[in-house]
Amino acid sequence: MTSPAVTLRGVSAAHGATRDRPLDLDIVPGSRVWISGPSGVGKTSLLYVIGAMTLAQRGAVTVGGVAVSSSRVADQVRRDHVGFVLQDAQLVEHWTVERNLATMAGYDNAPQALERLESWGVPVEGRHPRSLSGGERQRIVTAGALAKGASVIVTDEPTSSLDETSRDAVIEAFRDAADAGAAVVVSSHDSAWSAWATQHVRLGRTDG
Ligand SMILES: Nc1ncnc2c1ncn2[C@@H]1O[C@H](COP(=O)(O)OP(=O)(O)OP(=O)(O)O)[C@@H](O)[C@H]1O
Repeated sequence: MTSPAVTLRGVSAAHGATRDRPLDLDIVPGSRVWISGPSGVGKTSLLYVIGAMTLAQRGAVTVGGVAVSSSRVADQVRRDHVGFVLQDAQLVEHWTVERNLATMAGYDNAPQALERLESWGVPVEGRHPRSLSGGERQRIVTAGALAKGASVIVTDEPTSSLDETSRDAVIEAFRDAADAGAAVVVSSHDSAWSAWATQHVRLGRTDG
Protein backbone atom coordinates (compact mmCIF):
# COMPACT_ATOMS: atom_id res chain seq x y z
CA MET A 1 0.00 0.00 0.00
CA THR A 2 1.25 3.51 -0.84
CA SER A 3 1.96 5.63 2.25
CA PRO A 4 0.11 8.93 2.15
CA ALA A 5 2.14 12.05 1.38
CA VAL A 6 -0.17 14.05 3.63
CA THR A 7 -2.73 13.00 6.24
CA LEU A 8 -5.20 15.21 8.09
CA ARG A 9 -7.17 13.84 11.03
CA GLY A 10 -9.87 16.03 12.54
CA VAL A 11 -8.09 19.11 11.27
CA SER A 12 -9.26 22.68 11.60
CA ALA A 13 -7.27 25.55 10.12
CA ALA A 14 -7.15 28.84 11.99
CA HIS A 15 -9.72 30.43 9.63
CA GLY A 16 -12.59 29.33 7.42
CA ALA A 17 -15.00 26.41 7.09
CA THR A 18 -12.81 23.74 8.70
CA ARG A 19 -13.16 25.54 12.04
CA ASP A 20 -16.75 24.28 12.25
CA ARG A 21 -16.22 21.15 10.23
CA PRO A 22 -12.86 19.48 10.90
CA LEU A 23 -11.44 17.57 7.98
CA ASP A 24 -10.02 14.05 7.49
CA LEU A 25 -7.97 13.69 4.34
CA ASP A 26 -5.42 11.27 2.88
CA ILE A 27 -3.36 12.53 -0.03
CA VAL A 28 -1.24 9.85 -1.67
CA PRO A 29 1.81 10.38 -3.89
CA GLY A 30 0.82 11.04 -7.48
CA SER A 31 -2.56 12.48 -6.64
CA ARG A 32 -3.94 15.76 -7.95
CA VAL A 33 -6.09 17.48 -5.37
CA TRP A 34 -8.30 20.46 -6.13
CA ILE A 35 -9.57 22.53 -3.18
CA SER A 36 -12.52 24.65 -4.29
CA GLY A 37 -15.16 26.81 -2.64
CA PRO A 38 -16.34 30.39 -2.51
CA SER A 39 -14.10 33.32 -1.71
CA GLY A 40 -13.26 33.53 1.98
CA VAL A 41 -14.32 29.95 2.78
CA GLY A 42 -10.84 29.00 3.95
CA LYS A 43 -9.09 27.39 0.96
CA THR A 44 -5.82 29.25 1.52
CA SER A 45 -5.92 28.58 5.25
CA LEU A 46 -6.32 24.85 4.61
CA LEU A 47 -3.60 24.86 1.95
CA TYR A 48 -1.17 26.45 4.40
CA VAL A 49 -1.83 23.63 6.87
CA ILE A 50 -1.32 20.97 4.17
CA GLY A 51 1.98 22.60 3.17
CA ALA A 52 3.19 22.92 6.79
CA MET A 53 3.27 26.69 6.39
CA THR A 54 1.07 27.09 9.46
CA LEU A 55 0.11 24.71 12.24
CA ALA A 56 -3.43 23.34 12.41
CA GLN A 57 -5.64 24.92 15.03
CA ARG A 58 -6.90 21.43 15.92
CA GLY A 59 -6.25 17.85 14.85
CA ALA A 60 -3.24 15.91 13.55
CA VAL A 61 -1.27 16.57 10.36
CA THR A 62 1.51 14.49 8.82
CA VAL A 63 3.53 15.55 5.77
CA GLY A 64 6.04 13.12 4.27
CA GLY A 65 5.35 10.77 7.18
CA VAL A 66 6.35 13.38 9.79
CA ALA A 67 3.88 14.67 12.38
CA VAL A 68 3.76 18.46 12.03
CA SER A 69 3.63 19.09 15.74
CA SER A 70 5.55 22.34 16.23
CA SER A 71 6.78 25.34 14.25
CA ARG A 72 10.30 23.94 14.35
CA VAL A 73 9.17 20.63 12.83
CA ALA A 74 7.02 22.49 10.29
CA ASP A 75 10.05 24.50 9.11
CA GLN A 76 12.03 21.31 8.55
CA VAL A 77 9.15 19.48 6.86
CA ARG A 78 8.65 22.42 4.51
CA ARG A 79 12.32 22.45 3.55
CA ASP A 80 12.48 18.68 3.05
CA HIS A 81 9.16 17.90 1.43
CA VAL A 82 7.19 20.89 0.16
CA GLY A 83 7.25 23.09 -2.93
CA PHE A 84 4.83 26.00 -2.90
CA VAL A 85 3.37 28.65 -5.18
CA LEU A 86 1.49 31.24 -3.18
CA GLN A 87 -0.94 33.93 -4.30
CA ASP A 88 1.55 36.76 -3.95
CA ALA A 89 4.23 34.95 -5.93
CA GLN A 90 7.13 35.17 -3.52
CA LEU A 91 10.45 36.44 -4.89
CA VAL A 92 13.30 38.35 -3.26
CA GLU A 93 13.04 41.69 -5.07
CA HIS A 94 16.71 42.71 -5.03
CA TRP A 95 17.96 39.37 -6.37
CA THR A 96 18.00 38.44 -10.04
CA VAL A 97 15.34 36.02 -11.19
CA GLU A 98 18.07 33.40 -11.74
CA ARG A 99 19.24 33.70 -8.14
CA ASN A 100 15.66 33.47 -6.94
CA LEU A 101 15.18 30.29 -8.96
CA ALA A 102 18.39 28.75 -7.64
CA THR A 103 17.26 29.45 -4.08
CA MET A 104 13.77 28.04 -4.67
CA ALA A 105 14.78 24.96 -6.62
CA GLY A 106 18.32 24.34 -5.34
CA TYR A 107 21.36 25.21 -7.50
CA ASP A 108 21.48 21.77 -9.15
CA ASN A 109 17.83 21.96 -10.16
CA ALA A 110 17.79 25.55 -11.40
CA PRO A 111 18.66 24.64 -15.03
CA GLN A 112 15.47 22.58 -15.17
CA ALA A 113 13.45 25.63 -14.11
CA LEU A 114 15.21 27.79 -16.72
CA GLU A 115 14.47 25.23 -19.41
CA ARG A 116 10.81 25.14 -18.51
CA LEU A 117 10.57 28.93 -18.52
CA GLU A 118 12.15 29.03 -21.94
CA SER A 119 9.56 26.55 -23.20
CA TRP A 120 6.85 28.78 -21.71
CA GLY A 121 8.32 31.84 -23.46
CA VAL A 122 9.25 33.64 -20.24
CA PRO A 123 12.58 35.49 -20.65
CA VAL A 124 14.66 35.41 -17.50
CA GLU A 125 18.29 36.32 -18.17
CA GLY A 126 19.51 39.33 -16.19
CA ARG A 127 16.03 40.27 -15.03
CA HIS A 128 14.90 41.42 -11.62
CA PRO A 129 11.45 40.74 -10.15
CA ARG A 130 10.39 44.40 -10.48
CA SER A 131 10.48 44.05 -14.27
CA LEU A 132 8.11 41.07 -14.35
CA SER A 133 4.43 41.03 -15.22
CA GLY A 134 2.09 39.23 -12.82
CA GLY A 135 1.84 36.27 -15.19
CA GLU A 136 5.62 36.02 -15.63
CA ARG A 137 6.11 36.17 -11.89
CA GLN A 138 3.55 33.43 -11.36
CA ARG A 139 5.20 31.12 -13.88
CA ILE A 140 8.69 31.79 -12.49
CA VAL A 141 7.62 30.78 -9.01
CA THR A 142 5.82 27.76 -10.45
CA ALA A 143 8.89 26.67 -12.43
CA GLY A 144 11.05 27.06 -9.30
CA ALA A 145 8.65 25.09 -7.12
CA LEU A 146 8.35 22.30 -9.69
CA ALA A 147 12.12 22.06 -10.20
CA LYS A 148 12.68 21.60 -6.46
CA GLY A 149 11.38 18.05 -6.96
CA ALA A 150 9.36 18.18 -3.75
CA SER A 151 7.14 15.23 -2.81
CA VAL A 152 4.30 17.62 -1.90
CA ILE A 153 3.47 20.67 -4.02
CA VAL A 154 0.89 23.17 -2.77
CA THR A 155 -0.30 25.99 -4.96
CA ASP A 156 -2.75 28.82 -4.39
CA GLU A 157 -4.48 30.14 -7.54
CA PRO A 158 -1.33 29.48 -9.60
CA THR A 159 -2.97 30.50 -12.88
CA SER A 160 -4.94 33.58 -11.81
CA SER A 161 -2.82 35.99 -13.90
CA LEU A 162 -2.53 33.82 -17.01
CA ASP A 163 -4.29 33.71 -20.36
CA GLU A 164 -5.84 30.43 -21.44
CA THR A 165 -2.84 29.09 -23.36
CA SER A 166 -0.38 29.85 -20.55
CA ARG A 167 -2.85 28.50 -18.00
CA ASP A 168 -3.16 25.20 -19.84
CA ALA A 169 0.63 24.84 -20.02
CA VAL A 170 0.90 25.35 -16.26
CA ILE A 171 -1.92 22.90 -15.54
CA GLU A 172 -0.12 20.37 -17.74
CA ALA A 173 3.13 20.93 -15.82
CA PHE A 174 1.37 20.20 -12.53
CA ARG A 175 -0.05 17.03 -14.11
CA ASP A 176 3.48 15.95 -15.10
CA ALA A 177 4.69 16.58 -11.54
CA ALA A 178 1.96 14.29 -10.19
CA ASP A 179 2.76 11.68 -12.84
CA ALA A 180 6.35 11.78 -11.58
CA GLY A 181 5.06 10.95 -8.07
CA ALA A 182 4.43 14.27 -6.32
CA ALA A 183 1.20 14.92 -4.46
CA VAL A 184 -0.05 18.18 -5.96
CA VAL A 185 -2.64 20.29 -4.13
CA VAL A 186 -4.21 23.29 -5.84
CA SER A 187 -6.54 25.83 -4.28
CA SER A 188 -8.52 27.64 -6.95
CA HIS A 189 -11.89 29.07 -7.95
CA ASP A 190 -11.17 28.16 -11.55
CA SER A 191 -13.19 25.15 -12.72
CA ALA A 192 -10.45 24.47 -15.31
CA TRP A 193 -8.88 22.40 -12.50
CA SER A 194 -11.88 20.10 -12.31
CA ALA A 195 -10.85 17.92 -15.26
CA TRP A 196 -7.28 17.84 -13.93
CA ALA A 197 -8.09 16.68 -10.41
CA THR A 198 -8.17 13.11 -9.12
CA GLN A 199 -9.49 14.27 -5.74
CA HIS A 200 -11.81 17.19 -5.00
CA VAL A 201 -12.13 18.88 -1.60
CA ARG A 202 -15.03 21.29 -1.71
CA LEU A 203 -15.24 23.70 1.20
CA GLY A 204 -18.46 25.50 2.05
CA ARG A 205 -22.12 24.99 2.66
CA THR A 206 -22.73 22.54 -0.17
CA ASP A 207 -19.97 20.33 1.21
CA GLY A 208 -22.00 17.15 1.68
N1 LIG B 1 -4.62 36.20 9.52
C1 LIG B 1 -5.96 36.30 9.50
N2 LIG B 1 -6.60 36.96 10.49
C2 LIG B 1 -7.94 37.06 10.50
N3 LIG B 1 -8.74 36.53 9.56
C3 LIG B 1 -8.16 35.87 8.56
C4 LIG B 1 -6.73 35.72 8.46
N4 LIG B 1 -6.46 34.99 7.36
C5 LIG B 1 -7.65 34.73 6.78
N5 LIG B 1 -8.66 35.25 7.49
C6 LIG B 1 -10.09 35.14 7.19
O1 LIG B 1 -10.39 33.76 7.16
C7 LIG B 1 -11.29 33.47 6.10
C8 LIG B 1 -10.68 32.43 5.16
O2 LIG B 1 -9.61 33.02 4.44
P1 LIG B 1 -8.85 32.24 3.27
O3 LIG B 1 -7.88 33.20 2.68
O4 LIG B 1 -8.35 30.95 3.78
O5 LIG B 1 -10.07 31.98 2.26
P2 LIG B 1 -10.06 31.57 0.72
O6 LIG B 1 -11.17 30.59 0.54
O7 LIG B 1 -8.71 31.13 0.31
O8 LIG B 1 -10.41 32.95 0.04
P3 LIG B 1 -10.08 33.53 -1.44
O9 LIG B 1 -10.70 32.55 -2.39
O10 LIG B 1 -10.77 34.86 -1.42
O11 LIG B 1 -8.59 33.62 -1.53
C9 LIG B 1 -11.61 34.80 5.43
O12 LIG B 1 -12.81 35.29 5.95
C10 LIG B 1 -10.44 35.67 5.81
O13 LIG B 1 -10.80 37.02 5.84
